Amino acid sequence: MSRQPSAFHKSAVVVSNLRRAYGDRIVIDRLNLRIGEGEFVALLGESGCGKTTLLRALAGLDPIQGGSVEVPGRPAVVFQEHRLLPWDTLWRNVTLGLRAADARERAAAALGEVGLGDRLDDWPRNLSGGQAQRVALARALVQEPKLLLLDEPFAALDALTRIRMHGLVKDLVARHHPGALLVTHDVDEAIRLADRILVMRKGVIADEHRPSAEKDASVLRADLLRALGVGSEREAA
Ligand SMILES: Nc1ncnc2c1ncn2[C@@H]1O[C@H](COP(=O)(O)OP(=O)(O)OP(=O)(O)O)[C@@H](O)[C@H]1O
Repeated sequence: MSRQPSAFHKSAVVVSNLRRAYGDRIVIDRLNLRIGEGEFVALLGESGCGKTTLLRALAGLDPIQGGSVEVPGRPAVVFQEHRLLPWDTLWRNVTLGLRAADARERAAAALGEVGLGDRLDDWPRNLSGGQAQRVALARALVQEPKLLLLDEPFAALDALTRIRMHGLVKDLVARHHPGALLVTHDVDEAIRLADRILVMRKGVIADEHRPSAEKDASVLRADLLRALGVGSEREAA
């Protein structure tokens, strides 16, 4: 069967020669990246290599010092912490900033999709960590983004909840078809979720891997760990 490299032919984001610096310290230098609509990309890299900096630049949250970031529409971001407002009900949290007459209906639909359709009038304080992250996902979905940016959204969850969230996020991306970029430290999470896995080093994309049915997950895992510098033959820096 022929492979379909053009399966993600519409771009959710195109990054060209991106440069991002804090003062005179360059963190990202001439980085290029394209993510297609419906494509799920995971971004791995050692602590401090610039993953969150890249994600924030894609989200338009920070200024950039060179190159370009082209995103059709407004991206939605889910962070490690849910960032729900404690004084607003769940449906109001979900539709914050959304000026639509049918906001409550849209919140109900989004909360329904994450399994919390019966909690519209509940409060953030009554939620578990996993439920709060599901509300954060609903809040992202309600914006119907072409690009969904996920900055370690499962890192603070227990292992079982994290696995459930993996299934949910994968379904949501398949159903809504945004391009998705997931920043994570978890190699297995990246393998489970992503169509393509990028390894960032020193402010550029240094490696790219594609999980596939033909490639054994344990081989891919070893390749990724090596790319991250934590392979079995650990090299001294
Ligand atoms: N607001 C800031 N001001 C100055 N330097 C910053 C700022 N934010 C990040 N940095 C620096 O930029 C570099 C990249 O940080 P970034 O948070 O993007 O890394 P990361 O790969 O996401 O790390 P981690 O995996 O630990 O979250 C680091 O050296 C960090 O110290």
